[in-house]
Amino acid sequence: LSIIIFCVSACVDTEYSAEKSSGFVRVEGTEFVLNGEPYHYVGANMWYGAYLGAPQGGDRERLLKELDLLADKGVTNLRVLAASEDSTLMRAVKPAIVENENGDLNENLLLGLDFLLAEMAKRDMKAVLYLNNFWQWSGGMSQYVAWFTGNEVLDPDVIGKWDPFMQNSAMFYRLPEAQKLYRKVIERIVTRTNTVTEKPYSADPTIMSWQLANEPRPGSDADGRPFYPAFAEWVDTTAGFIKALAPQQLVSTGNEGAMGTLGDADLFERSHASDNVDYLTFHMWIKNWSWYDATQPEATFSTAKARATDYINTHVAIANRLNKPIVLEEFGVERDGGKFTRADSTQYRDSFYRFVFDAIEHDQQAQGPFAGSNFWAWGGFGQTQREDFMWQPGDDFFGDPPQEAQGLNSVFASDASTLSIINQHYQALTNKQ
Ligand SMILES: O=C1NC[C@H](CO)[C@@H](O)[C@@H]1O
Repeated sequence: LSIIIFCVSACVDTEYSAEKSSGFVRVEGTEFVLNGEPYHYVGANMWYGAYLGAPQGGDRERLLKELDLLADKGVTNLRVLAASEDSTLMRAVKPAIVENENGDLNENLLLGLDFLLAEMAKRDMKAVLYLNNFWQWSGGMSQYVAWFTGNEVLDPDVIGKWDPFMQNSAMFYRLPEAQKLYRKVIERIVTRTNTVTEKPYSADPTIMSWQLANEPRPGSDADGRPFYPAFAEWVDTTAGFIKALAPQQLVSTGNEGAMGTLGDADLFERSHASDNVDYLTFHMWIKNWSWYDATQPEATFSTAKARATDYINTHVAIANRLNKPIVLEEFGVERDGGKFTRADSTQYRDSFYRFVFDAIEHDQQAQGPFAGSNFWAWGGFGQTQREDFMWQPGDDFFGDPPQEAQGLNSVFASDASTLSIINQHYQALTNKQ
């Protein structure tokens, strides 16, 4: 019997190791290392990956088509929402993974995450999974605040103001009950066993990094500075909590860089010096930050690129000082004229993607810390019939979350010029010319 048991376990291991052709991404100084080689990647944001993979209400056939096309273009890293909160926020995605303040989780959506990770593993893709959101489109920190203050949720799409919303979201870091629930949710997701692969998430090399949240900020630029210490403490202790649960995987914050840290690069650097933060993230939004105006491209694109160059250089310098890799894990720009449909051109988007990729390739040639990027965002085969282009429950998912027009920043499967630029970048990064 022991001989039979030995053979069965050996056979299973062989099958398992054969399927697990890719190891864990590790950090060595300013480099990612994968299977002993430097790891550079072009990735995408696909916040809705778990939603597409869900057995109820998902679209697994579409998900497989999306993953095949992305893999074919050399996109090997996907940044995905791994926790959303049920909320009355007008533009929050429904349903949500965290169903209530008791921390009950939506098993159907987690089965979707299982399926997504299993299919990504087959394509040697890596996942960055964020476990909360500073913004309203998935419930996020402001929903936690509503749960544990008993206050009405402060909805930016209702009050039309961002500063009070951001200050309210940032209360999350200072609410012990909210942090207790957040850690309960983190523990349940990070220690989940994938029902498809039967592999514990924390032992799955498909998951490159756990991320504290999407774009966590200390508060509003105007009034958030008094709360910076609580934010920095939260980063360090929460990242440490996750590292203890998943020591083989990386931890990152999901922060935007200086623009997501009260506009202060020094505060970004200080909050990311924690040994529990394995690599740096930054985001770059030339339109959101009013550097670029899609309705006046000739007048604004050059200065936008100059500001983007400064922003990149500032953050690469911080990565060198902290001796950590850095990833531009969100960047994007609208279609020409700020339009939303596949029929609308993408001349300036393509030019901006090429600009970003050139900066990354240049840094790679100089053995710098700029390890990769994830464009925002993959819309693929998503379709909408909404005249206002705004998502409603049951609609297709786009790269644009529900608070934004479906098509705003989405790259579609039919965007051949953009996909060609992405693929050329992949080839340059991996010398597969
Ligand atoms: O994380 C984010 N950053 C910018 C995106 C585009 O505006 C936005 O949809 C998302 O909340």
